[in-house]
Amino acid sequence: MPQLRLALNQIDSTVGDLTGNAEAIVQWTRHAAEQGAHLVAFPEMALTGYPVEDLALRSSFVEASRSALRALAARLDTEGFGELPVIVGYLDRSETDRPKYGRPAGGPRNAAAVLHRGEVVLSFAKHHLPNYGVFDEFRYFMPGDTMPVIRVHGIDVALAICEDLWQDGGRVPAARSANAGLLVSINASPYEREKDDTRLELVRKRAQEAGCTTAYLAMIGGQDELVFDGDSIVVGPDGEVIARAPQFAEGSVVLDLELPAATADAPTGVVDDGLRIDRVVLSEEPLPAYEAELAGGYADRLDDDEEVYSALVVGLRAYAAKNGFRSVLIGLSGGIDSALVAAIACDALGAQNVYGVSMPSKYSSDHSKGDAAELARRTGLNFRTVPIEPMFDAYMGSLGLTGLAEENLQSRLRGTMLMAISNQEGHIVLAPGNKSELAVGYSTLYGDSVGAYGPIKDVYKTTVFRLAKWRNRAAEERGQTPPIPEASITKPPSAELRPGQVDTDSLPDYDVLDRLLELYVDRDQGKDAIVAAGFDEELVTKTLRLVDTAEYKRRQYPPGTKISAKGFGKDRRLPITNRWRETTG
Ligand SMILES: Nc1ncnc2c1ncn2[C@@H]1O[C@H](COP(=O)(O)OP(=O)(O)OC[C@H]2O[C@@H]([n+]3cccc(C(=O)O)c3)[C@H](O)[C@@H]2O)[C@@H](O)[C@H]1O
Ligand SMILES: Nc1ncnc2c1ncn2[C@@H]1O[C@H](COP(=O)(O)OP(=O)(O)OP(=O)(O)O)[C@@H](O)[C@H]1O
Ligand SMILES: NC(=O)CC[C@H](N)C(=O)O
Repeated sequence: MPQLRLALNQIDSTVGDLTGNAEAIVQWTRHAAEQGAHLVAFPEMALTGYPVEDLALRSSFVEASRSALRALAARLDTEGFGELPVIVGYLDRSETDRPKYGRPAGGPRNAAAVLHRGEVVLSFAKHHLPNYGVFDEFRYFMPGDTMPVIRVHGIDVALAICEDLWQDGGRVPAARSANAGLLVSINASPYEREKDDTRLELVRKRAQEAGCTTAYLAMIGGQDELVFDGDSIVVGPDGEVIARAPQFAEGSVVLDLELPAATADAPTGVVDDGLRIDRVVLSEEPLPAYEAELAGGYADRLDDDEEVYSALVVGLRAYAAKNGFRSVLIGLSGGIDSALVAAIACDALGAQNVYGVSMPSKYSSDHSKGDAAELARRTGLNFRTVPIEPMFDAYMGSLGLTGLAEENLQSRLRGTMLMAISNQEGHIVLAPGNKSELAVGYSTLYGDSVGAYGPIKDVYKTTVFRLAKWRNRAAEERGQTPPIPEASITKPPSAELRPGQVDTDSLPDYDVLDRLLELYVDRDQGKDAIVAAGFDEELVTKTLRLVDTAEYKRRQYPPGTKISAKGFGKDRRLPITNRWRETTG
């Protein structure tokens, strides 16, 4: 059987950075050429970054993407890689569609092109558009209606883009109808817990349906709330895994595949789902037989806690770097949330770039102050103490606040202080709220919720504890100092806004709360179903009301890394003004 050396470049892109992304594509193509590759692929929308959101509606950006693609084709040729076919995702527009909803003719397309000998020799658009969860692709893109196939050294290679594999029909059966010897899908699939298992099963199933070896190329990195975890997969036509790339690591999978030769009477015309075969012959001659050198490999999977922790590190690092920040600032209370956020920040940016401030009030316990200092000592982050009492007394003297207003003032003074230091020193502020708190509105607006990024906003409190313990254990195993003080993990969570306050004064135990929230927030179950699942009716009524009335607060919360199938933000969209109550109908 003919052979082909395929290079799958699992790389990061930055949205809007056409020049930087093109440069990365050239460098990784050089690497592939040095490895003797015969076909090179880059992820979905690698040239523009993904997702571009409403940039897709701006014709200046669409045109810039198109001309960057042509320039890239020419540059690859000048650099000496013209003979090497390169598959790259970009933003295109259709030439033919009519004006719609006041938009000009030429709807945007989530597209990919094949670059060869200095030219764009083939272009096609994603056929199945995802329009659920964080995806809004009906809003932006015109679907593709071709079945792209390139013949490389006598092998027919069918091409697809991400969602084309997730939905039934379309390009997968069409690849079989086109008699393809290889199916290459380029992707930008956001991280969610346990999604790697789903993807593996998906690719195995689709390879068998397509009847040919299937290469699934993943993106890496982070974009606002999304993390791309890598995990490119190559599977044989029998569903057997040939190669699997590491998670959360940029790099190239280069592997030799033995693939069936295209036949002289390869099918043409319209196949499944009305897709028209668009075949471009790049090279007919099979390669002379060579000794296969690189046979794939199977990178070990991370366990669940390490995987989630890694996603949080990658998400924060990408947000800071891509927005031009080197350092972050965190209010350190001595509690578990700010301690975990600080540990993530130290891993993402280096402890020398993490700044912590202890801002004790008259209610702060000695052990909290001590725990914050101990965290700083263990991690090596920059630490200072600024008591809030004088400012607090000044406000109280002028306003005479009581109760909740007095409690929240402490949180707001800390928020104001953090933003002042941010303005002065240039660090971005991290908001340490977790998913349990965001769900029930247990945070102070413009207080502890200030910040640029919320690294653990999609992490329930019970998982916060698990991750803290995992991070400490991992340090011990490496012979390092565990970053998080044991006392921050073992003491009862408290906001310390009044004497002796603990979270359980207002909330149920977090293991009960989180299980309940998972049913309501993540699975959209109603009150009756939750009560039927065994929760106390009064508790359900109270909790659902808290969640419903905190929507306004969540909308004002900073963005943060998504790790679940239903993060607050694009995954879960509810009206703020909303009279519907699960508890009363
Ligand atoms: N529908 C709506 N749309 C827009 N704005 C709305 C609104 N409803 C109230 N508001 C505004 O929001 C204000 C109430 O919100 P806010 O000022 O935040 O105050 P609030 O939610 O009443 O109190 C904060 C709660 O969070 C707890 N907390 C605070 C700090 C840290 C922690 C922790 O452990 O992490 C917990 C604290 O113990 C307290 O239970 C109202 O005064 C009003 O201005
Ligand atoms: N004394 C303090 N000094 C500095 N920052 C504080 C202090 N108290 C609270 N904060 C900030 O406000 C956030 C909310 O803390 P709070 O103690 O009210 O509740 P929490 O949600 O249990 O958080 P944590 O587990 O970090 O204590 C903290 O994570 C921290 O960033
Ligand atoms: N970019 C895409 O088409 C992604 C959609 C796909 N279902 C995923 O989550 O991986």
